[in-house]
Amino acid sequence: MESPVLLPPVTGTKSPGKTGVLIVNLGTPDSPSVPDVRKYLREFLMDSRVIDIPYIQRSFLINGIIAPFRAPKSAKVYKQLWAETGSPLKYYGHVVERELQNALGSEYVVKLAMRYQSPSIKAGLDEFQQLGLTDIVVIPFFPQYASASTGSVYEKVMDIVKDWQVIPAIRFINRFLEHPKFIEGFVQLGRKYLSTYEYDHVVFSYHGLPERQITKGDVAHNVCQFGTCCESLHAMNQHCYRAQCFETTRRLVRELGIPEGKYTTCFQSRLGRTPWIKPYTDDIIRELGAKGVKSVLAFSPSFVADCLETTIEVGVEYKELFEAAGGEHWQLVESLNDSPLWIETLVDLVKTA
Ligand SMILES: C=CC1=C(C)c2cc3[nH]c(cc4nc(cc5[nH]c(cc1n2)c(C)c5CCC(=O)O)C(CCC(=O)O)=C4C)c(C)c3C=C
Ligand SMILES: [Fe+2]
Ligand SMILES: [Fe+2]
Repeated sequence: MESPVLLPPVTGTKSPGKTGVLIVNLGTPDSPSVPDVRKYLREFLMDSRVIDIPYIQRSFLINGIIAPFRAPKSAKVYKQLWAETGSPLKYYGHVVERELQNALGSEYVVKLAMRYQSPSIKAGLDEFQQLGLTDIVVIPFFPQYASASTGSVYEKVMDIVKDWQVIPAIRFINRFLEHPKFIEGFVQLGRKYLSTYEYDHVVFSYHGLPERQITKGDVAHNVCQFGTCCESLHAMNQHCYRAQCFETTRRLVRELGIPEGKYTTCFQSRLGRTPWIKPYTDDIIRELGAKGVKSVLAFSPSFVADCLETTIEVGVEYKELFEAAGGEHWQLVESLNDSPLWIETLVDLVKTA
């Protein structure tokens, strides 16, 4: 009698065969047209992790205000951002997808996905399923954890695979602000500017967040008071997005050798009237101008690719604000995009996941 062929037992989380790597950024409209921007904003802002108010109110806000009024304004700004290669967020996403695939080799299948719009997370996961991959690494492209960004990617992935007969072993990357190569990537980009010009001040502007979203994730209760408590990252506050941003700045200034008093951490892109995490970048810019600061180098280290929030908000709008406040020279440090150290960071994240 023929003896049965036994496969080796699956131990740990790594199953036999190739590993699927899903890299996920936030998303961007398919084009800068008003209907496409409206479609994108609707999907994005109807996410209850992004606008975390009851469904009826959220729906009223999106359909009554954002879709009719904000979408045409945003479309104009997206037209300014749009390159021949389309949205930089998606363009660099595809470049990184290719370069990461080359760096990881044939044992891995790398797919780019966007949390909102295209290419969708479902399309990427469906492809892994068709290829029979049951070992998956998901890397949300957000250096710091927030429920509205990383949390939302986790939720979407789990919502899709929950109906599969064979649920794959999935390893999620929670955050990577501590990764030395991620830090070094921004340091190298920044040095290019710091070595050729003596800036009066350096600004680290992160995407903002409503304060209540941090309070809701404050599992140790009232650890975050939105003040100096966020200036160190430790076991009790490690899920605090604001504290993670201050930690990112600390690591960057240490490597760049920027002295105390010569830099500021602040938060941009607030929406609505509820309090968002402070200090607000626009307030800081006005204060710097009033103090006679003439030149600023601006980093945007909550993003790994150029996008509306970096190129336009920091690179164009904040520059105008700084000049109106008496400043003379405002320089944005571009994002990691397809820089070799960013690809190396991703390789490390996959291999140590
Ligand atoms: C309540 C609103 C928002 C929260 C919370 C929020 C969190 C958040 N967002 C990012 C990353 C990106 N956001 C981008 C654009 C963008 N964000 C919001 C609102 C919230 N974001 C809006 C309304 C927009 C669109 C701008 C407009 O049209 O007016 C982008 C850029 C996308 C692009 O196409 O270039 C990114 C990236 C993070 C990381 C985050 C939580 C920390
Ligand atoms: Fe955002
Ligand atoms: Fe905090």
